[in-house]
Amino acid sequence: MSKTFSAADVAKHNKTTDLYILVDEDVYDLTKFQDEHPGGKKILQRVAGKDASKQFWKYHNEGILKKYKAQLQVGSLDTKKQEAPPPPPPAEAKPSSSEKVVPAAEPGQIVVPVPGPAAQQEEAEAQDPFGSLIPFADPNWYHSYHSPYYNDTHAALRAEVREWVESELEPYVTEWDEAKKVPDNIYKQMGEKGYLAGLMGVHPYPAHFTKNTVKSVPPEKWDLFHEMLLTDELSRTGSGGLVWNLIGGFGIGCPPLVKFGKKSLVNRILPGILAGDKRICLAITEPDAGSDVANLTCEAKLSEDGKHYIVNGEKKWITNGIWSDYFTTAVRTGGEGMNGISVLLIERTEGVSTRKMDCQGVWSSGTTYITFEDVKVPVENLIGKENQGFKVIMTNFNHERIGIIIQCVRFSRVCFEECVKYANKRKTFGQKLINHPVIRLKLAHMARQIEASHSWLENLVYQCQRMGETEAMLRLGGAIAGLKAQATTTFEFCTKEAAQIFGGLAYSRGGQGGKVERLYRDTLAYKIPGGSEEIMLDLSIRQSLRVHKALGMKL
Ligand code: HEM
Repeated sequence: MSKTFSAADVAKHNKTTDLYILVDEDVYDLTKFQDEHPGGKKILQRVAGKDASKQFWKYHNEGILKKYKAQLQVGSLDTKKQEAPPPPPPAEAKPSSSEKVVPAAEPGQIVVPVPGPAAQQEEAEAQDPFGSLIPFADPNWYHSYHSPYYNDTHAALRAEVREWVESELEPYVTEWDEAKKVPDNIYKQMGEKGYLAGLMGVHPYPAHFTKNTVKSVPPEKWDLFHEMLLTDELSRTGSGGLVWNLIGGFGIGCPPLVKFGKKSLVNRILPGILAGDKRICLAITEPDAGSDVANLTCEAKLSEDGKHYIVNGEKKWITNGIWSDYFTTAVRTGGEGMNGISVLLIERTEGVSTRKMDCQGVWSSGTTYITFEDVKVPVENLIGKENQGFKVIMTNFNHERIGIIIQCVRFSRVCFEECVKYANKRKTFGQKLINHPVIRLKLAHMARQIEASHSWLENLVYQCQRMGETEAMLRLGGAIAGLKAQATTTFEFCTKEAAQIFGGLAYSRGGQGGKVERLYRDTLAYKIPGGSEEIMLDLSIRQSLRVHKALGMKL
C-alpha cells in the first residue's frame, strides 16, 4: 500500500485487464472491482490509467473511499505530500486535585454532582475548532464559539466518539440498515467503551456497576452534556435505525430499573446489561394504547402464593424487543386508569414471544410485536410500587424525549451538511447549486430552525442537570414536550428540503443522497413515538400553565 508511483507508471495500467486510476493522488487498482462497480465498468475503463479525481467526486461522497480504500488502494503518487500524522488519541482526562470529587452512588441510589471550581473555570474557555467547520453542520461550540456548557472533557469525548463513528460505523451503516440488523459486536463495544453506563440520565456515572468506564471522561465528571454529545455524535451516521439499535431500547428501558428497581434485582442484572452482554427494552405501547398510556390492558395478576405475577397481553412497536433479554413492561395490576398501572421487569422466559415488524423507517432498530402468555414474573421484579407505575413511566418520558430531540436536531444537521457539500459540487444551468438563491433560501430555513432548536435543547439539558430528577419531571415536562415538537418538525422540514435539493438522488436508495433518503423515511419514527407531535404541542401549553399557576402566575 505504501508503494509510490509516477504518473507515467500509472498511465501504463490502462487496460481492462490491468486498470489503475488516480483519485486525489492515490492509486487504486480497479481491475477486479470494475465488474462489481455499481456505476458500471465502461465508465471506469474510460479513465483507466488517468487522474479520475474530478469524475470520482462528482458521483460519490467521502464515505466510499473510507469503505473501499483498504481493499483497492495500491499506493500514492510520488508527488503527493506526506500526510500529517493522525492526531494523538484523546487524552484520558484525570480529575485535578483542586476539584471537588463527588463520591460514587451506592447501588440503586442517585447522587446529584456538584461541579468543582476547576470545572467551572474550564467552562469559560472556547474549545479548539473541530470537524468540517461547515457553518450549522455542527453545534457552534465546535466552531470555537464560547459556551458555558462544555469543557475539556466534552471536547475529549467528542474526539473519542467521532473517531469510532467515522472509522467503524459510518462506512457500514447503509449495509446494516438494508440488512435490518447491526452486528452484535457493535452493541458489545457500546458496553466495552463504557457508553451504555453513560446513557441513562444518571450522573455522575454509575461506575460501581461496570468495569468499563469511558476512556476520555472520569466517571465523577460525567454530566448530562456528555450524554447529550454521545447521542449527538452517534446520530451523525444519519440512521435512526442504527441509533435506536444501539440506544433505543437501552436508553429508555434501563433507567427505570436503575432508578426504581430493587437493589437485589439491579445488582443481579445491571452489570450484564452495562457490559453489553444482555439487552433490555421498554414495553409500554400496545395495539390499542399509545400516547394514551393510562388505557393499557396488558394484565399482571398476583399468584395465589403471592410470589409471582402472571402476565398476559400484547405490546406493539417495541424497539429492540426482538433481541432483548429483559422487557421493562407497563402492566395493569389494578383497576382502570393511571392508578392501576405497575412496571415489571419481565425476563425472556416461557410464554414470551417476539416477532419483528416491518416499518417505514428505522430499519435496523428491530421494531417488535410481543406477546406475553401466562408469563411467570417474580414479585422481586416489580419496578417502583404496585399500582404506582405511572410515576415511573412519567419520570422516564423526559429522558426519552430529550434523546429524541438530540437525534432530530443532529439528523437535521446531517441533512444540512449533505446539502451544503452537494450544492458546492453539483452544477445545473451552468451554475453550482449553491449559487442559486432558491437553494440558499432552503438552506437558510433549515439552519435557523436547527440553531433555535439546539439552543433550547442546551438550555433544557442544563435545567435537567441542575434541578434533579423530581423537580425536572414536575417543572420541565411542558417545555420538553414543546421542544420535542419543535425538533420533529425541524427534522421533517430538513429532510423534505434536502430531498428537493438532492432531487432523484434522494429518491433512490444508497449513493450520494442515501442519508437523506433514509432520514426522510425515518421521520415518522420520531414524530409519533414518545408522544405524538400533536399531543406534545398540547401538553407543552397545558403542563406549562399548570406549573406556572403553582409558581404564582398572574393572569
Ligand atoms: C475507487 C474507485 C471507485 C469506487 C470504490 C466506486 C464505488 C462506487 C459505489 C459503491 C457506487 C454506488 C453508489 C454509492 O454508494 O455512492 C458507485 C456509483 C457510481 N460510480 Fe463509482 N466508484 C469508483 C470510481 C468511479 C469513477 C472513477 C467514476 C467515473 C469515472 C465512477 C462513476 C460512478 C457512477 C456514475 C456511479 C453511479 C452514481 C449514481 O447512481 O448516481 N466511479 N461507485
